[in-house]
Amino acid sequence: MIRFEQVTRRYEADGRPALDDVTVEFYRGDFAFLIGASGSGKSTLLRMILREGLPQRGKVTVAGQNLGLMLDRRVPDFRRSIGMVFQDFRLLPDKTVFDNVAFAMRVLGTKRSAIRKRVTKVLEKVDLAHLAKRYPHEISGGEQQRAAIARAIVNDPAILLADEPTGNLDPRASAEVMKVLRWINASGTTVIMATHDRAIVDQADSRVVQLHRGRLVRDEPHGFYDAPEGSEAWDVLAQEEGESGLRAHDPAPLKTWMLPVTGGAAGGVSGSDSYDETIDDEAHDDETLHRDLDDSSTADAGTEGHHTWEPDTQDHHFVESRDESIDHVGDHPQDQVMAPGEDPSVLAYDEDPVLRETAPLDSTEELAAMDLEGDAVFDAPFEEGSEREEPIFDEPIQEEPEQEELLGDQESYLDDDEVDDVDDADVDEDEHENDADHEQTGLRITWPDHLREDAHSHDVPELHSDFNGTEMPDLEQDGYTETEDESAEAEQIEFLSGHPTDADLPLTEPQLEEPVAGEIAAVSHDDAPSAPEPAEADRPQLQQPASQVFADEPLAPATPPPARPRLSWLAHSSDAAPDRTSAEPAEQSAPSVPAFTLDPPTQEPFSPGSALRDMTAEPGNEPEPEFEPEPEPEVEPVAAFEPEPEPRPGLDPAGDPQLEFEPEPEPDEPRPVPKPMSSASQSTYTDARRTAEHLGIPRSRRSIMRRLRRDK
Ligand SMILES: Nc1ncnc2c1ncn2[C@@H]1O[C@H](COP(=O)(O)OP(=O)(O)OP(=O)(O)O)[C@@H](O)[C@H]1O
Repeated sequence: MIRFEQVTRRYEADGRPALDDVTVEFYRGDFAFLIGASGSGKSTLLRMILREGLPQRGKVTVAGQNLGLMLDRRVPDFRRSIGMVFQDFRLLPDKTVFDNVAFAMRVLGTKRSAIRKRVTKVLEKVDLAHLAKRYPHEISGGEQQRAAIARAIVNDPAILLADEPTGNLDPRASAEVMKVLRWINASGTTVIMATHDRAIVDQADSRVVQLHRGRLVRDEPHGFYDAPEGSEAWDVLAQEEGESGLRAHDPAPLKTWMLPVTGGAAGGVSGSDSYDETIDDEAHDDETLHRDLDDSSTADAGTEGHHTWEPDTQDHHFVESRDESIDHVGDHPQDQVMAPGEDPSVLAYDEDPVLRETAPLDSTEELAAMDLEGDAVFDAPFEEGSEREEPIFDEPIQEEPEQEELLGDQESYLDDDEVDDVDDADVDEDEHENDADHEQTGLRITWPDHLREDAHSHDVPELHSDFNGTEMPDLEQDGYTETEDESAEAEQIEFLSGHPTDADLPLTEPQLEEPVAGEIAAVSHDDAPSAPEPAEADRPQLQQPASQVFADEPLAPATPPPARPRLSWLAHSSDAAPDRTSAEPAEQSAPSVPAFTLDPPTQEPFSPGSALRDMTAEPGNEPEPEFEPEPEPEVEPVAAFEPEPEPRPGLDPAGDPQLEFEPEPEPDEPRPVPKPMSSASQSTYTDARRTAEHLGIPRSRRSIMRRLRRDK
């Protein structure tokens, strides 16, 4: 499904490759961990799957598509079949959980009722339905990450990439996120997760792919965080630990997958499909563990705050100093229910008001009372045929009043259905575009068909009003272009993405001198998968996601994990230094660099923005400025704003002297400089565009603005 063939990727022509001759394949239905020290190339690999950056050498193929040969305009469509989750969540801060998840669908122009239905369902799946109306800052980190996952899967992607999704989370939140990722994978989605979390890897019994300095040093179908002793990966881990001064296998962040009984959305319902069965099984296991732990919670409450603990010595990697005064896990028979490596803090869960507060809602009884079965639980709360569909929540989500109504705008004359029709028109447009794309690329996007079914044509009135009632510039008519606000947006985009986006980096051109290797002949679509469409009846929602289109590819062999003892690096390191001869001894012997220095840095620290600027500043690569920037007005008094423009209704609130208004140009005069967006609009727009890019949504600026107006 995803194939890297001898891929080398450099960010800088003379720098060390971020990926160095990597050959690896991920199969449909895989759950693979990507591990390796910081800077080993994990994020680069994930981003290359999204076609964010092309290899200088080698070939990346996803679903039969050679990404090096993919046309830029196909990329958004392609990315829509891939969900992405980041360590820092990247939710839109001024939107509720519901709206964050719904945003992708809104930008795509999905019918409002379909959005409500689908988002509600997905939020139920991640146990967040009860927090749908909260803003990101009003929920915990784990909940934010689950919201981000909900957003990533709302379009039912075939592949989910997760870049250290538990990196900012405590053990309990990590466990919840892992559980969600697990059953997303159980539903057929390929999941590739970059992580540093050894406990999560050790407990997962999943595939482990390890990178070191851009090279692939291990690929085990069922591995632990630690590589088999004596292997190359063992050596490099030892080396990494030596270089960083940290133990890559520090036991401190050991986390647990153990969860309290929450009876999540599907947990209390008798599902017949494997998806819900998976949850049932897990819920049952959790229940067993939880019951046992309840008994021991009092005894172990005293361990709170003590991190010096020694788990089961038989199967553990580390032997920490043992404080006999502490009530250790493993001292009591009932503790034996814990799997090795689990965090004893869970014992105090029921006593901890904060943890209890952040626990997922227990909706088991509520759902059981509905007497529902399987997936029907998600459809039932909507009364089919009723005039307006209401969501499942106890407190129904209050529709914010349509701003257009307040504005007396064209759309205010439309009732709800008509507004939906307006949305549908765009769906229709997109469908045609996408259909055309699919024919050419052989790709099939994963947008669920049931969300498109009512689409039909309709004339779309052009609206030119802001959500606040102020006039919005018609960006395209005004000559507003992508390059115009480049500098204004760059920082926000970099902040949100952590790296330059495809909008900023040339995707089809190799960024360095080395040419893209591989075929550069005419684009062939023959190797694209035939993508047989399963019958609608055979496609239960979410349980059988659109990744079925790759059904012709074999699933990864489900062989049981090989029995082998787990590595005990610390124990070994105390005995003898590991053999590092195979791992670049020259760098090993380099003198250690002090953490801080008063000397001015000789090199600018890396920043994606500066890298981008550097790249674009290369000879022959300078961007063509589309506009001559207007000279800054002198800091002179009043005269700066002469002539005084006529205040326009809605734009000049009480003649606020701090606001600057451009004079209206003469009607027949060409406009040399388009009207700038207000900073608020700019920020909202940038957030929206960023999200749209993440979600692979091909949308024009005007279209996004229209959605935003309607969304408000
Ligand atoms: N946009 C970029 N421009 C230049 N160099 C980059 C860029 N992104 C990453 N690198 C470099 O590429 C190498 C691999 O980085 P990458 O982010 O893939 O590592 P990683 O394994 O994901 O690290 P971490 O665990 O810290 O996220 C590093 O040396 C990094 O400095």
